[in-house]
Amino acid sequence: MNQNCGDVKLSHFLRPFQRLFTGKFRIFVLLTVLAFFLIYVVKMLQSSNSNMELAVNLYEYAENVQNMRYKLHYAVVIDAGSSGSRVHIYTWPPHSGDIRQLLNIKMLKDQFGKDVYEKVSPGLSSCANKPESSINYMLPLLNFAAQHVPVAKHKETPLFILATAGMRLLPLKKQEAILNNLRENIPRNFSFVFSPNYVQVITGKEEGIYSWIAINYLLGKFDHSTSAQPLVAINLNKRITTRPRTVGMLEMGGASMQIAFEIISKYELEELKQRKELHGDVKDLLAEFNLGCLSHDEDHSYLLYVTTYLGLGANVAQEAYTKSLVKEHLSFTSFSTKEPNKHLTVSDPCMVLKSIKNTSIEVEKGFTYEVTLKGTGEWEYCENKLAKLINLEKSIPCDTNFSCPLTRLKETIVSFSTSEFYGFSELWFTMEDVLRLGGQYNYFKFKKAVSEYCKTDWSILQERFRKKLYPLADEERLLTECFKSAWITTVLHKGLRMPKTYKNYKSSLTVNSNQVQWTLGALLYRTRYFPLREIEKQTGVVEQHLSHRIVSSYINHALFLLCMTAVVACIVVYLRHLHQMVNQNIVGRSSVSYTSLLNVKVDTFPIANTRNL
Ligand SMILES: Nc1nc2c(ncn2[C@@H]2O[C@H](COP(=O)(O)OP(=O)(O)OP(=O)(O)O)[C@@H](O)[C@H]2O)c(=O)[nH]1
Repeated sequence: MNQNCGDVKLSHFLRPFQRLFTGKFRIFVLLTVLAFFLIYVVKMLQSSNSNMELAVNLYEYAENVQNMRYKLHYAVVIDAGSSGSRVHIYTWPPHSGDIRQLLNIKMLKDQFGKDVYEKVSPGLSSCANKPESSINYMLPLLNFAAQHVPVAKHKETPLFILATAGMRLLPLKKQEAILNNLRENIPRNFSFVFSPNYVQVITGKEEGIYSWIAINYLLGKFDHSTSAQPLVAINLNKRITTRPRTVGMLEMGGASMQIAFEIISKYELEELKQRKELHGDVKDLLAEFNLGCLSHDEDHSYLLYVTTYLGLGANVAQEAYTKSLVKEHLSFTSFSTKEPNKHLTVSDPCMVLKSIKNTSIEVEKGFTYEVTLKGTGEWEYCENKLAKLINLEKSIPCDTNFSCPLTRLKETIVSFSTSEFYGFSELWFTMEDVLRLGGQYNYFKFKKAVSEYCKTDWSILQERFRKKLYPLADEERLLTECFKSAWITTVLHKGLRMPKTYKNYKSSLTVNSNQVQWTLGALLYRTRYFPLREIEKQTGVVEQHLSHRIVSSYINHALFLLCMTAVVACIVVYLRHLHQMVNQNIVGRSSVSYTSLLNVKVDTFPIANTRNL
């Protein structure tokens, strides 16, 4: 009875489909079901794939952020200048992989976007008579760097201490004593990447090259992947290269001054060689280097005219000027220069009206005078005096190599007509701190403003200072502004013969919110082969990544095919089974119909009976 009951149910359920599984519909139905099933499976796999991709992307993003943080490179560069030392921390992400681009090096910024740096004064050269204290002098800067570079990165962060003009002015023995003290003590206390030649007194020429690199780098002049810059044809080798026109650089520190600009044609080079023949070897004034990733990269090879003038920095020049002023004063009095311990009162046109400064001046070796300088605030007269000073070659001493800065200044040939120039350090601070005239330079406007300033009574200026009307300046700056401004205009227009109407010069401190410091150029110069290594490393990583992806995509495809085969096999088996069952049912029914009508009746009665009940 149960068996029959079940049979009746199956037969009842299949009855409407019976025709579908028999006759000419059979194949069509099978294929349709299979097609729907396949579409469903594919859709399901696709959606699971895209979900997986999303998950993978999110994972990769998080991993990239983490990696980027971890992969950031750091470098510490200490500029040990004549007036003070300053630590700069630079950071950069891995190289983009585009060989036309350099590393993207930026000064470390704090959470407010301000440059992270620390300064101590006076300069490192103040340790000359106590070299064993050099490490103590440097400690505040080193500790500052150690705090700001992540500890995990110390072991791969290079530390450079590069000293400039203040140290250059010391005898070699004194320089070495200071440097050796640092070389011995730094590795004992810090785990930065450090080797003895990372502490150096760099040449003025190197300083000039580094500053030139820094400004051109920040202006994007080395980026050959964009076409937004004015281009120029470089015609120095057989192959003419077209690339962005670089700018010239002028920099005046406390003790030295540098100039650097690019030579772009054989004609310019020839002219320079011919003019220089009279004075010596032109090679002294040239620097050729390649900033590119590849050693044969002509597009990033540059030829510079670069020179330095030790002694023409604003502070050292002021000492030389004051000495000449005192000597001149003595020549008009009955005192002999060799009369010791005499107190002198000297009028100074290069000081603000009614300002007073007491100082000691060693007029000749062993003969020092106590001098009271009294400001008369005559800026134009001051400028004339300085023009005379730079014409007297001995008024600023020659360096230990008998290279006289004033002679070099007059020999310098600058093609102002074809270049654009940027001025840094004192060339910026003197324009900006008091007079707020930094940026585009206009000689006549500057002269008017500074003449007014210098003939203002010192007590009035002090009052303005107390009222915070000169927020960028300290009292020392207010006092030295007259001399420094006249010194700058004299060097630019009398020394370098820049036309007073020249319009392509601007003083600068930052470019796109990035400080222009020669330390940045030094880092770029010293890391110029890093991009190549970075690219090699990255190519390795990309290749590994790609091969991993290819392997996993093969595995995915194989799995998909396997699943599909299994699914199709199941469907076929199921359909065959279904088909057999239908056939059996039909055969059963036909045997009932054709063999015994009685069975059919027995088969159908229960339904009728049930219904009747
Ligand atoms: N307002 C202002 N003036 C500065 C700053 N740093 C330096 N100066 C002034 O600029 C002068 C030159 O300083 P730097 O440009 O650091 O030159 P330096 O490294 O000491 O000199 P060199 O060794 O000749 O290169 C100093 O005497 C200061 O008067 C600064 O951050 N702000």
